[in-house]
Amino acid sequence: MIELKSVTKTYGRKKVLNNVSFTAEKGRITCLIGINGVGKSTVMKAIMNLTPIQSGHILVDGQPVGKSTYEKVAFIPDTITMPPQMKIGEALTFMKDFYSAWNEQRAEELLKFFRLNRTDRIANLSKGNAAKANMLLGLALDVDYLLMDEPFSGIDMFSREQIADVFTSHLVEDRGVLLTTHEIHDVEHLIDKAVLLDHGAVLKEFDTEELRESEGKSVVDVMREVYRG
Ligand SMILES: Nc1ncnc2c1ncn2[C@@H]1O[C@H](COP(=O)(O)OP(=O)(O)OP(=O)(O)O)[C@@H](O)[C@H]1O
Repeated sequence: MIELKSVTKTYGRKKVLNNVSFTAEKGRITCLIGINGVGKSTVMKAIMNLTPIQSGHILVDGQPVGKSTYEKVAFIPDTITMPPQMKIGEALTFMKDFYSAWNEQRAEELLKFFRLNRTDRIANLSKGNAAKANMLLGLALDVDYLLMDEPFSGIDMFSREQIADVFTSHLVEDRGVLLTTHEIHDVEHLIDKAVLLDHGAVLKEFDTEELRESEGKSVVDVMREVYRG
């Protein structure tokens, strides 16, 4: 489980995360929801220890983020970070050489799943294929938790559907996924848990299925209540 306990983060004098607490469990898809600038990416970066926090704790399977947790979590940012001149095949070789957690078999499977070509240069990929290649680089790592920043942003409907299929496949399996979105319609049918953020604070954390069963409400219904008061 990934646990955030009263996490506070400031950039200069600006408080970006204010006492943020929530959990993301293994085997479940948790979604951080909020409009642009509420702090979703900052949460991801904090979990990866890419940005320091001022107070609070972040634990992965009970361990504070650090050396012992780096092999457990992969971060898939909202844009591909490989050099644009690299071909997809070269990017895969780079990942294999660099990460002991690289799973070559899964990488091959994902290449076929997304219908990507090894010889295509990253710079020449369409937006949708760049997003798929980016996702492949993270999903092919044998880690327990995957953090995905806006995996559906700016992508056409068919590519979105293909990426969505990954979430329900054995390629995600029993891993824990924490993803962010500002567009709930893209992910509503996929997620097990929602965490609503506003101005760096958690407004509500809930199990989507539980809420549907107990109160007959969709994630959008809850968002209307919470954000519109
Ligand atoms: N390096 C930085 N220095 C100063 N302020 C920053 C920095 N990074 C982010 N911020 C500010 O922190 C706030 C939260 O940013 P963050 O990127 O986490 O939001 P977000 O919810 O992910 O937004 P988006 O949906 O646009 O990606 C914003 O007001 C942003 O301007």
